[in-house]
Order: sequence, then C-alpha cells, then structure tokens
Amino acid sequence: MIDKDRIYAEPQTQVSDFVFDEQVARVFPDMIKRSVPGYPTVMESTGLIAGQYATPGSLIYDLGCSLGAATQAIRRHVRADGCRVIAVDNASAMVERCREYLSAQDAMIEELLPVEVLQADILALRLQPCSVVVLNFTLQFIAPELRLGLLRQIYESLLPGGVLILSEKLEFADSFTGSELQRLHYAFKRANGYSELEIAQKRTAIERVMLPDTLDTHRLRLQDAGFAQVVPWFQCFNFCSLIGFK
Ligand SMILES: Nc1ncnc2c1ncn2[C@@H]1O[C@H](C[S@+](CC[C@H]([NH3+])C(=O)[O-])CC(=O)[O-])[C@@H](O)[C@H]1O
Ligand SMILES: O=C(O)C(=O)Cc1ccccc1
Repeated sequence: MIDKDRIYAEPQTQVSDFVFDEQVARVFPDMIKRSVPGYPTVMESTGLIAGQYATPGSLIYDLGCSLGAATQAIRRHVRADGCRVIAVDNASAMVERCREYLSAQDAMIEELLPVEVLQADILALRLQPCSVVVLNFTLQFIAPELRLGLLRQIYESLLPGGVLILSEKLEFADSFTGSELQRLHYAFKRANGYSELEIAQKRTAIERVMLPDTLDTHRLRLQDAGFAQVVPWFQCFNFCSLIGFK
C-alpha cells in the first residue's frame, strides 16, 4: 500500500509546484522518511512530549497531520484520562488515508485515545481550548504573512501550561552554515537512494511553495504570539523542532 517515491525520478520538461495530491499521499511515508533527517525521532518524541503536557480531559491538535504519524505517536504515549485528538489537514487525499491508518491502529491496539480527522484549512479553524498543539513541518507551507496570526490563535487556544510542538526545515542567515547544512541534507537524500535528478526536480517543485524561516525568525515570532519560553529540543542538519510554552 505504501509505494516507493519515484515522483521526480524521470526528467520533466517543466516541474510544477509541489501539491499534496493523491500521487503524493500514496508515497508519503516513504518520501518523508527519505527526505527529512530525523523524522522518525521527531514523530516518536512528539508523542512523548505530548504525554508530558497533555492534561486530563483536554484536547490535542495535530495541524497539517498528513497521514497522522504524530497522532499515532500521541495515541501511544498520552496516558492522561479523557484526552481526545483532533487531526486536521486540508488535502482530501491525505485525510482519506489518514482515517484508514488510524482505523488500522484502532484495530491493532485497544483503548487508544479517540481521534477525529477533519478536512479543513487550519487558517479557518476555530480552535477549542487545548493542552497540546502539534505543527510538524506545516508552518513552512503557510503564506509567511499569515504565520503570526495562526501562532497567535494557537497561543490563545492553549490552556495554562499548554505547549506547541513546532517542527520545521530551517533557513540560515549565515551563508556558510546554510550551504553546508543543505549539502548534508542532499547527502542524506542521496544515501536514501534519491538521484541527483530527483533531488534537483524536487528542489524546483518546493521552492515557491515551501518557504522556511531562520531559527531567529521562529523565536521572535513565537514570542510575539505570546509564548513565554521557546526551547529547541532537536536539530538534524537543516531540520529542527521547538517547544513553545504558554
Ligand atoms: N492551510 C492548511 N490547512 C491544513 N493543512 C494544510 C494547510 N497547508 C498545508 N497543509 C498540510 O500540511 C501538510 C504538510 S506535511 C506535514 C507532515 C506531517 N505533520 C507529519 O509529520 O507526518 C509536510 C511535508 O510534507 O514536508 C500536508 O499534508 C498539507 O496538506
Ligand atoms: O524534500 C525536501 O527537500 C524537503 O525539504 C522536505 C519535504 C518532504 C516532503 C514533502 C515536501 C518537502
């Protein structure tokens, strides 16, 4: 059911902008694992972190959930009574498969947290009070001018003591750091079987739709949104994850 990602394997006369469609959804677990250094660690740790901050009877959001990898980890780790997960994505191909994966998890493990998968634009959602919000590799796909507003809404919806887990690809102000970490990221992709052509075509496909920020930009914006403390807990090459504390 999970196909190998060969989307950019053949030469394309014109590479179009990256979209989360059926073709991507079908290969997504393979694509993200071979493309994002540290992805399995970030997913498992997202569950562990959620387990530390989820309070009894509270909601947990997974925004831009794709196939629900973080939601699955959250359901394995959170032990607080009466919690519920709301997983949201605006791509119908992702939402459909996400529901299938979560049903399969339900069939394998008893007494998992209830989860609701919504097909919706996270910019249009009215968030309910919650203890944990996960935004893993999704803010980078949101129009830059809308990012602060989204983080403010998340901050406002968090209960006292609540946290945001934010994972992103990073941009670097220092050109040496930026080019060396990009080189290492491409070496990671090559080591995972991607060809130079695949790497180059994917780069073209994402360059107009995925716009990473620097760590400083993330910090300042999170503070501006209200977060009292921002703690980076993970970095592998040019990918990182932060916890924002209310
Ligand atoms: N406005 C939006 N509203 C809702 N969803 C959106 C929006 N914009 C983008 N998305 C969704 O955000 C997801 C980003 S992938 C997240 C990986 C996942 N978190 C994972 O940890 O496996 C990141 C990546 O592929 O690099 C896609 O499923 C989009 O449809
Ligand atoms: O592939 C890349 O270069 C990335 O930066 C990560 C990524 C992973 C999956 C979809 C889009 C981008």
